[in-house]
Amino acid sequence: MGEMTVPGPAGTRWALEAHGLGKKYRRGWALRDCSFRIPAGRVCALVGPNGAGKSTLLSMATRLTRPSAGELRIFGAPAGGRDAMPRWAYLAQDKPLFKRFTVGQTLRMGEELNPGWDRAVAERIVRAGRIPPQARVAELSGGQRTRVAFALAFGKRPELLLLDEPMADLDPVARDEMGALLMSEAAEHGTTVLMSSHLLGELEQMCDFLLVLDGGRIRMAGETDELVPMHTLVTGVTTPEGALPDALAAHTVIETRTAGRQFTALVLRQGPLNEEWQLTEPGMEDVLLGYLRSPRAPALIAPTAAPAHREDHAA
Ligand SMILES: Nc1ncnc2c1ncn2[C@@H]1O[C@H](COP(=O)(O)OP(=O)(O)OP(=O)(O)O)[C@@H](O)[C@H]1O
Repeated sequence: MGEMTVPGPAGTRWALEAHGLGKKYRRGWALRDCSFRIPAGRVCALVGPNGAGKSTLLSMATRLTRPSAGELRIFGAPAGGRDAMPRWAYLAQDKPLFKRFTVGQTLRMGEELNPGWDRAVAERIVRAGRIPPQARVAELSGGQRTRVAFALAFGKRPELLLLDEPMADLDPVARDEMGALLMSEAAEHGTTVLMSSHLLGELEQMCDFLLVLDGGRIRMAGETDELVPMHTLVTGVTTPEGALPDALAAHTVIETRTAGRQFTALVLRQGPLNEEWQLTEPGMEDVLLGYLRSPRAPALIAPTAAPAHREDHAA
């Protein structure tokens, strides 16, 4: 499916495009043969278990890590190149800030380093958290520090914002606030966001595009609205021997559970479903969990996320 050559909707710009992208460390491949694309303006969830390759992908976008194979492009320009550089901002997991700087000095540094700096946006984000500009970064709480890091990232006015577990160290209220801030800033400026997280419920509220990695490979990619409705949660009765009914084999069964004579299955539909079964529409979290719990289920790459062949790409 990764070889599909379905053209994107007319006028679509691709914020991120990977062709055969791979990264090999001494112990083996952290990311292997990844081909996908993310249209501009989406808020994309980057999901996968520990060690799946999420941080490796983000660090290749920022050229902190060089690919061992394939290529990665940001708005058509090679990642790490001069053309791509001003277009993205990266918020690393540990949100590195100079601890001895005040908040005001931190924002001034952002202004000096970035020609397209949007002072109003950066100051608004800090002000909304009631963080005094004269406070030192070292004195801030984790949530306040994250807010300042967000202000730095948004002040750059990036077209692509890369976030590595941005909410991990925040309390629930601060997470909620940061999520709302992220959504409103991204919507206002049409920013594309690629955000890694393990908080599936939160991603469900924020994201309209999915990129799922496992074992360094792509498990799922595409629009949430395209991928999730392809699935159904089926509940029914097993055979007297406790086996799943044969009719289920007409579909791609992602995950099954049985309790007594009852089974529940997450299926990728391949046609009409048996009307004797109880059918429920799954949410994004149900689908993600189903795939993550079933590493053998086939990868699902929706047409929007399947990159064009290199010839098309070069054209
Ligand atoms: N600098 C490195 N040197 C060697 N191996 C590395 C390095 N960075 C990552 N790896 C390995 O690459 C694989 C992918 O790691 P990565 O950090 O990208 O995963 P992740 O999906 O971000 O995980 P997590 O959810 O735990 O943050 C892991 O097996 C990891 O051990």
